[in-house]
Parts: sequence; structure tokens; C-alpha cells
Amino acid sequence: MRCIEEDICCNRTKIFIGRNIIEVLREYIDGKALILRQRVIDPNRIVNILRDRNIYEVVLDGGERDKDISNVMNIVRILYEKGFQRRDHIVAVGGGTLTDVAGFVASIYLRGINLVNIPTTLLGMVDAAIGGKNGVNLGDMKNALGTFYQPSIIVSDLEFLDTLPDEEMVNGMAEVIKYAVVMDRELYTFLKKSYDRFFNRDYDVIEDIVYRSAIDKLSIVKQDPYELKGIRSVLNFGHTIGHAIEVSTKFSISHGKAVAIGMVCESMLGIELGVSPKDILEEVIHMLKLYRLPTNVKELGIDIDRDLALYAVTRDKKSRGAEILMPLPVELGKWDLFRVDIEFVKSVFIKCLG
Ligand SMILES: NC(=O)c1ccc[n+]([C@@H]2O[C@H](COP(=O)([O-])OP(=O)(O)OC[C@H]3O[C@@H](n4cnc5c(N)ncnc54)[C@H](O)[C@@H]3O)[C@@H](O)[C@H]2O)c1
Ligand SMILES: O=C(O)C(=O)C[C@@H](O)[C@H](O)[C@H](O)COP(=O)(O)O
Ligand SMILES: [Zn+2]
Repeated sequence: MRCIEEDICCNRTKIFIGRNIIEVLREYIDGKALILRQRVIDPNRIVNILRDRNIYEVVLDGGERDKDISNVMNIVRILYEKGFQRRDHIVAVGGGTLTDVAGFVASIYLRGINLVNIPTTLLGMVDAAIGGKNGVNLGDMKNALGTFYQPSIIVSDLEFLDTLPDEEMVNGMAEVIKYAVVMDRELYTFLKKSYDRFFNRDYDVIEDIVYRSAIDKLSIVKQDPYELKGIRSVLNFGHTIGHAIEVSTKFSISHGKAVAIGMVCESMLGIELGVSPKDILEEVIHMLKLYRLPTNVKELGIDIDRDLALYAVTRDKKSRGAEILMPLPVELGKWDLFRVDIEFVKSVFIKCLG
């Protein structure tokens, strides 16, 4: 088992990564625990470990539709009815949609109750469960409501991935490729030679991917936990256009696939702006293809509401007046933040939509 410890603001976060490591939970949870899990997850693995604690359970369906304020309010009410105090725990067991809801609840209930994340998707392990950003959607605006609130413990038990379909494994790889392209050239090289072993579910490779991603994400979050310094923005590479694709397809395209295409379009944008090298587009497309991710909208085989997509770009959280802050690769594994005219972003997006 690998363990990473990091101080983020005033909190210590511990991440455990390995196979069949869920037992570590026992040491960190006392008092009451609300287990918030996705329906596909067998509750017994967690319940057995916490059986002598005072536990309650809430189940969400899984998927983007769960990221709704009504779920947040239902869970808050249950916490209140059951008399949860600040020292008690929310134990979030599921993918990124669930940890986003759980993080938001944990941050607002009594202005902060202990949060333990147990990601069960690859995307959760490499990105969503780490770093304390959470959010739910508001109509057409992705992650419109949310806070920054750090989990104290994250247990990435790779055994959960045994039941995760390849398609969801691939979704997680979009965020891993994001780290590789904008901040970690070594990871890019590693991914280039590891795709066969990844698809054969070689857990040494998968553990390395989870570990390297966690290190990359923490290295950014600890410098800029509240996304105020223009550093954390790097984690948004591919997301301005990615979120626009999610919204304009009514969330029928997964976050991973939308971000994959977002990275292609935003790489094109960097090249057109003259800040990204010409070969970056090839590198991004090559890697996405190796990991069976889409590289253009046509591959999705679904209609995009273009007006809504373009409108979503203007509502991005990184918009500043008529400009938008965009992290773009300046060489493979390196990035910088640019202020880009929103009309220019839209024009490249239209071209990229084809
Ligand atoms: N807060 C952050 O920093 C951050 C980072 C990246 C993504 N996100 C968010 O994460 C969400 C995407 O997360 P996701 O891709 O994990 O989606 P998800 O949580 O919807 O999970 C995808 C599907 O896998 C199922 N599933 C979960 N674990 C499983 C398992 N072990 N075996 C079989 N099936 C399983 C779920 O029920 C669901 O149907 C998006 O809403 C995105 O905005 C947040
Ligand atoms: O942790 C972050 O910071 C990220 O931006 C990670 C992203 O992968 C994630 O999708 C995040 O939820 C994006 O949210 P946004 O509301 O900042 O766009
Ligand atoms: Zn993301």
C-alpha cells in the first residue's frame, strides 16, 4: 500500500492507494458515520469494517443527474435528524458525481463535518476525490454551486475497479492524459508504453497511474487550494469546451469523453493563438486514441445544441469580462495561463465542432 500525506491549507490529507486496503478505514472512523454510496457498490465491504460503529446509509443512483441540490438537501436533513455532530463522518463511496455531492454536503453541514472519500471509479481515484473541489449543477451550468473543502482521508482501493466497465476506466484516463499533456511529460512517456497493460488490467500499471496522478494533482492543489492564484486553473485544461459539450448534450456524454474532445479543441486553440507548438495536437490525439477516447464530436454520434454549447463557454467560471482564462500547453508537459477573447474561443470551438 502506498500512502501520500499533504497539508492543504490547514488540513492534513492522507491518501492510501493499493489493492484490498479498505481495512485502513477502521482506524480513522469513530462516532457516527453516514455512508453515502452509489447503488452499484456492494455495501458489505464498508459496513463490515464499520459494523461496531453507529452507521447510517444513503444511496444515490450514480451519474451526472445525482449532482443536484435536492440530493444535497436530503442528505443534510438526514444528518440533522440523526444528530450528526462535527466530529462525526461522511464516508463517500462512489465515483466523481457522488464525491462531488458528498463534499458539498460535508462542507455546509454545521459548516464542516469530517469527510472520508472512497473513490470507486478510476476518474474518482485520479482526480475527483482529491483536492477538495466539489459541486452540483444548476440547470445548464455545470458545477455552478460548490465549495472547496478537503477530505481528511482518501482510500483508493483498486479492488473496486474489478467491477468497473472498460468504458468507465477510459473516462478516467481523460483526466490522466490531462496531467500528462500540461504538466507531466514523464507521465506522457509512461502512458505511451503502458496502454496494453492498462487494458489487460495490470494492476501494477493502474496503481502507478493512480499514484502519479494523485501526486500531480496534490502538487497543484497545495499551492492554490482555492483557485485564486491562477495555478489550480491548470486542472481545467480541456474543461471550458468539455463542460460546454456536457451541457449541450444534456449530460448524455460523460465528463471523461467531453474533456477528451475539449483537450483536442483547446490544443487547436493554443496553436491558433500561437502559444502552443504545432505538434501538440498530434500528441494529444495520439494519446487519446491509444486509450480509446473520442477526439472529435462526430465520434459521439449525438447532436450538440450549438447555441447552448457556445453560451456555456461564456458562462465558464474562468470568464473575466470579454475574456476567459485558459490554461494551455506551451510544450508537452508544460503550461501557462492565457487571457483569451471569448469570441475567439467560440470561433475555434465552432471549427472544432466541424
Ligand atoms: N471535484 C473534482 O475535482 C472533480 C474532478 C473530476 C471530475 N469531477 C466530476 O466527476 C464526475 C464524473 O465522475 P465519474 O466518471 O466517476 O462518474 P460517476 O460517479 O457517475 O460514475 C460513473 C458510473 O460508474 C458507476 N460505478 C461507480 N463505481 C463503480 C464500480 N466500482 N463498479 C462498477 N460501476 C461503478 C456509477 O454508478 C456510474 O454509473 C463529473 O460530474 C465531474 O464533473 C469532479
Ligand atoms: O480540481 C480541480 O480544480 C479541477 O478543476 C478538476 C477538474 O477535473 C474537475 O472536472 C472540476 O470539477 C472542474 O470544475 P470547475 O467547476 O472548476 O470547472
Ligand atoms: Zn474534470
